[in-house]
Amino acid sequence: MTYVQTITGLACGCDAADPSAGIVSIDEALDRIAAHVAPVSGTVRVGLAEARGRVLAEPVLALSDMPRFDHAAMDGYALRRSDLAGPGPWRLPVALRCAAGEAAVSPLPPGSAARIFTGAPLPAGADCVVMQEEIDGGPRQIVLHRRPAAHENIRFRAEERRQGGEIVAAGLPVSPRAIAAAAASGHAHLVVRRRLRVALLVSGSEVAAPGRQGLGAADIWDVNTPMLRAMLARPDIDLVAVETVPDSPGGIRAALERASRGADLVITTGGVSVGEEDHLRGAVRALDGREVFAGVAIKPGKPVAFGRLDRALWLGLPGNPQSAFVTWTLFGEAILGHLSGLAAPVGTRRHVVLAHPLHRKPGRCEIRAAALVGIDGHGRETADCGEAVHSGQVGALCASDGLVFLPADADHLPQGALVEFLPLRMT
Ligand SMILES: Nc1nc2c(c(=O)[nH]1)N[C@H]1C(S)=C(S)[C@@H](COP(=O)(O)OP(=O)(O)OC[C@H]3O[C@@H](n4cnc5c(N)ncnc54)[C@H](O)[C@@H]3O)O[C@H]1N2
Ligand code: MOO
Repeated sequence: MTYVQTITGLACGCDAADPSAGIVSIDEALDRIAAHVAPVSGTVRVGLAEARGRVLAEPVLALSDMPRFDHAAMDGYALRRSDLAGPGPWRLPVALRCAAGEAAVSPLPPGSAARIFTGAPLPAGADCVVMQEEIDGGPRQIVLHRRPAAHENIRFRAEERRQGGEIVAAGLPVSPRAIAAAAASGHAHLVVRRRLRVALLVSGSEVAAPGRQGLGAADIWDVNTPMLRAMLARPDIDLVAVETVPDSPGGIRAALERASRGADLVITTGGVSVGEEDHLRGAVRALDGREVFAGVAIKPGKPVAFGRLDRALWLGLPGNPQSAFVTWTLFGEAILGHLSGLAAPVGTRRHVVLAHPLHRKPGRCEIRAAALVGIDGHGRETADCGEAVHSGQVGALCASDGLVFLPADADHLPQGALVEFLPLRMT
């Protein structure tokens, strides 16, 4: 038996955000992103072989009827049902041969059958195809023991779509499935949104190139650059700049201005919190930029900020790598989704139940890595989310299937509690 529980409203509870502190809820932040981000206007025509991962800027319309002609769905014999008079068995001479790739040469003569192969056009007059396994005799005469159904084993012209009908909607990411549908409807090219130009600016005087040897006593290896590079390695993104800058107001301002020149979106990491060494928000203001939000009631990732520079959008991710990952997943992906005109720009959260009880400190809506571990007695997916770890740690993300959203005000969640779950891409 399947048990379905009705869900009212979002379980996250992060609407408990305090507007007086300028901090907004996750959904308010997503609404503000939706209100401020319009799709880029350029489109390009690309071959099917290069289209995967791009976003369709126009619907794919069938260039011809689909299928283009009536044809056989099985190897066998095409015949006219009205030729089967009285009780069976019936004998019919084989008058024609129809193979795939050959246009039907002549109509089916009355009182006869046509040898036909899968995919071959149906000769005029035939109204069913009987599989050869059900036929005795041949090749010159066949014996039929069962009266076939009308239209048996025929695929009719235009039964999937008429010429001009929509086969794939605009705003969908081009998947191998969409490529198959486009090819089936006669296309060799697709019109997709131009690539999004993204610049990545990683701030922090302590940050050293991945794997660098001979680190200073207070240096750390850069996690955010390789992590975000990997997340941005997508066919619809042109990563126009990647830069690491130390924590100096002038250096950060100059780097931000440089990055914003050729980009639709500038992503920064670090320096968005409140300390004197946090220069990003000041640099945005100094460049006459505008903040759309600064601070979300979320853990990890509270200082995340979003705004607009002169020419580009700006997303300021916190420096802690786990915070950067979570806020990129929630807000960065949504910004890209809106920029590229995706029909569903925001990842869909579904509901799962906790496999184990959990105690936590209430306050902000908490996001934890979780692994899907099974199905409970009511048919609901169960998720195992580990202990809370601090936001510098990324190891727990590796074995997870997604992120769960723990309600802001809950200090105890029993086994079986319903929570929101956002699946993560596995690669
Ligand atoms: N007084 C307050 N302090 C802090 C608050 C606050 O509300 N009041 N918020 C805390 C929270 S929450 C977070 S998250 C961090 C975010 O701060 P920043 O965005 O300014 O990030 P940084 O200070 O630059 O770095 C934080 C942390 O992450 C390490 N880091 C930075 N970049 C990288 C990188 N590329 N790879 C690996 N690790 C990186 C950095 O060394 C710091 O340890 O602020 C809290 N403070
Ligand atoms: O938001 Mo911070 O990421 O909680 O450490």
